[in-house]
Amino acid sequence: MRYISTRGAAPVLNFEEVVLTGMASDGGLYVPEQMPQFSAEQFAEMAGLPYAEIAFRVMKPFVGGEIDDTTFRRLIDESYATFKHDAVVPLKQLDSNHYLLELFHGPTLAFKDVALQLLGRILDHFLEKRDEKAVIMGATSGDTGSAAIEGCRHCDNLDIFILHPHNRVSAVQRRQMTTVLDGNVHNIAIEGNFDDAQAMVKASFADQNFLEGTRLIAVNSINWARIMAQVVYYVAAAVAVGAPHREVSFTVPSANFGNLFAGYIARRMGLPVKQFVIATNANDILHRTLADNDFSKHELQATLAPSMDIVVSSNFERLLFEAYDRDGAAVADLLVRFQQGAVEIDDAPLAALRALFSSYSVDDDTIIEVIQEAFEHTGELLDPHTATGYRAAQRARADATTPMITLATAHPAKFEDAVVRAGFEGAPLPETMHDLMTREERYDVLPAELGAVQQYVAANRH
Ligand SMILES: Cc1ncc(COP(=O)(O)O)c(C=O)c1O
Ligand SMILES: N[C@@H](CCOP(=O)(O)O)C(=O)O
Repeated sequence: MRYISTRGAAPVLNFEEVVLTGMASDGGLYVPEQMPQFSAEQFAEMAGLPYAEIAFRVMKPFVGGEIDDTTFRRLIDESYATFKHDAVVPLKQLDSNHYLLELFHGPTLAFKDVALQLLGRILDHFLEKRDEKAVIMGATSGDTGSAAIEGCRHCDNLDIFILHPHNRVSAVQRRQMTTVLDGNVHNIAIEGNFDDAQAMVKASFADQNFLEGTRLIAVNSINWARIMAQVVYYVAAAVAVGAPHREVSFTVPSANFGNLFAGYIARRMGLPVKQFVIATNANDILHRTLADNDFSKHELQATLAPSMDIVVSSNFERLLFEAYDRDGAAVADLLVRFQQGAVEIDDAPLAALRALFSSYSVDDDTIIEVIQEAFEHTGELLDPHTATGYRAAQRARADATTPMITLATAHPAKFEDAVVRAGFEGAPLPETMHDLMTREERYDVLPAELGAVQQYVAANRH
């Protein structure tokens, strides 16, 4: 499998190369040169198979033989053995045609584990084979950080540096990162917001001189392997409710758009998806773009769904690349202008997006209301991110007959603020984390300055 950049001017890479990097050298993101295609029969055969088997079948074409089948199966099996539910990502029926796909049964209680358990093992495999050491830099609004640390901490060939916005992640989220004291794990609290952290990570890919030749790898969803592993649960959930014999729809709490873009890839591979609903919190750039063609940055707001406190949504670029019929030059021009001010999406690509995607934005008061309402009607205690999805599914679904699957992206125990404000005592952490709030923490606070961060990374890697 070959991978090309969304801006059309970077070298074409194979799977191994694309996983061992981050952004493309032209500032774009890598996507498969050709989408693998699955027949209706192939999807039908997946119904009822164990999650790991579906994962192997769905991801194999993206790997293109660069990891032998036996090894790849072992990496998948090991990754999903860390999940606390036999189904890995169980599907719960909420009412006659609305389902909740629980993606939070992994080690750090958010959907990020699904991809990062596997990515950590794939990186380990390739670096071991090459006998090469590398540095990871990642930005987190709260969930990617701990999932990446958990996925990579046992990899001797890696130093992992995670930038989180100081005082803007929940206490549980922070401690899930900062209480991991392994020597190759480095937590940096940035005096800024997630966008500042993500911009510094991206800038570090653009100019890697500060690492004097050491390889830099991404664990954010700019890394293609993150998207690839997330495609699997769309397929698993869809076939569980009757695809390919019937269409299904998905609602996805969204911000950096890696999760929903994986669903889009599943559809491009042949999965019959009728509609995608994008749910946002008050940081509503995705909703404004879809609804009003207002692709402009507003100031980032701190909300009760902090992991979605993101304005510059990385993976929207991958979707624009498809909407612009893979015209890399047009995408590059649009995104350079976006960084400078408001831009409009052209008519044809916007119409193409609107034919498949709907969107809905949910403010903090509504998040509280939804947590209460969903509990009353379904008995489920939703986390604040999933609550945005629950409301968006109610308000923006195209029809009531197509099964709607809302992605539950995190466990409510991670977000005590919202849960308590909704009138609940809080959700208990799993037994493995019973002492999380009293464990020793280690992290450094740095200004949101690229030079300071790069100096720190260069000085602290092994
Ligand atoms: C709990 C949770 N829900 C939703 C999202 C949004 O997902 P994405 O960034 O892939 O759109 C995130 C983080 O990004 C998250 O951590
Ligand atoms: N919500 C994320 C933000 C980073 O997104 P990613 O999917 O690109 O890693 C987080 O919790 O860190």
